[in-house]
Amino acid sequence: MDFFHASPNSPIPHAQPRVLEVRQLAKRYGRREAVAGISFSVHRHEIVGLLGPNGAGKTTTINMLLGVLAGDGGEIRIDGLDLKRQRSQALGRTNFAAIYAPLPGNLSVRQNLRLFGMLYDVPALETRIGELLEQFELQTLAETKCGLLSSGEQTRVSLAKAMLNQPRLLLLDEPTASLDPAKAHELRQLIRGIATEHDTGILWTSHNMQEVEAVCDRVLFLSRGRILLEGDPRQLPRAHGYENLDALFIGLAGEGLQEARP
Ligand SMILES: Nc1ncnc2c1ncn2[C@@H]1O[C@H](COP(=O)(O)OP(=O)(O)OP(=O)(O)O)[C@@H](O)[C@H]1O
Repeated sequence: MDFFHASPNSPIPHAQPRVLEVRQLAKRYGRREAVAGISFSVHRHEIVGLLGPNGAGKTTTINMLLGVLAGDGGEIRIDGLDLKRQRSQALGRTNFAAIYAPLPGNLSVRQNLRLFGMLYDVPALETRIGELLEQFELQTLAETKCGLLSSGEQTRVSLAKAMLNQPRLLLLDEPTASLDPAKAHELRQLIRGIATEHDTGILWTSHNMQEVEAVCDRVLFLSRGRILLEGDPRQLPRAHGYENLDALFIGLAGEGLQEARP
């Protein structure tokens, strides 16, 4: 099966403007090509899953999109703004939530939202904080220190923080990891709502293929720094002779490993 020729002209799922355009993005660590010249985009109201086995280059890609890691080549445009030349404007339209980036535990929910709101220069900050506390059902926890919250509550606060600046591009790294199935389901609905109701596009990494099938409009399969395959997670498995996304993932990871062998 030929997994290595993802169409460069995959159909655009809808005619919304692009919130993220990545062209020929590359990053090397010594002789290791962690990201090998990838190109993709994310549109408004779209949730795109960035999938791939351990070491595929997902975190390296996200770190370059966040501007915390310099690439060796390529171009990143966020809401039309070049990340290299218009860095602060581009990053002002981006936000991020990940379990490995918890908010300071000694600050209350409100203090954290205030701190990050000031960093993002959010106008009418107290009003915005009030809206977010309501939207993410955090009113009763507003004065509680974040370090005392449950995983599910902390995830909701991280998402509220990530929506402070009403980002055009929202990066979510395994947002439901560590949540029980009921809480994970609630959170997926909440995130789906963000993509539908706001002018936001979401890039979502996850190792949970059922979740990806349920939430993502489109997926990109990354392996050894390259995009192997791209498309609708509900159609891709059958199109390649697999029963579901889990089986396709295992097939792709295997093909990637075979290609890696001398
Ligand atoms: N700072 C670094 N120095 C050297 N090599 C690195 C560094 N960071 C990442 N790598 C290598 O780059 C490759 C891609 O790593 P990356 O963390 O982006 O993968 P990933 O897809 O996020 O994996 P996972 O699913 O395990 O988090 C791996 O081979 C990794 O060992």
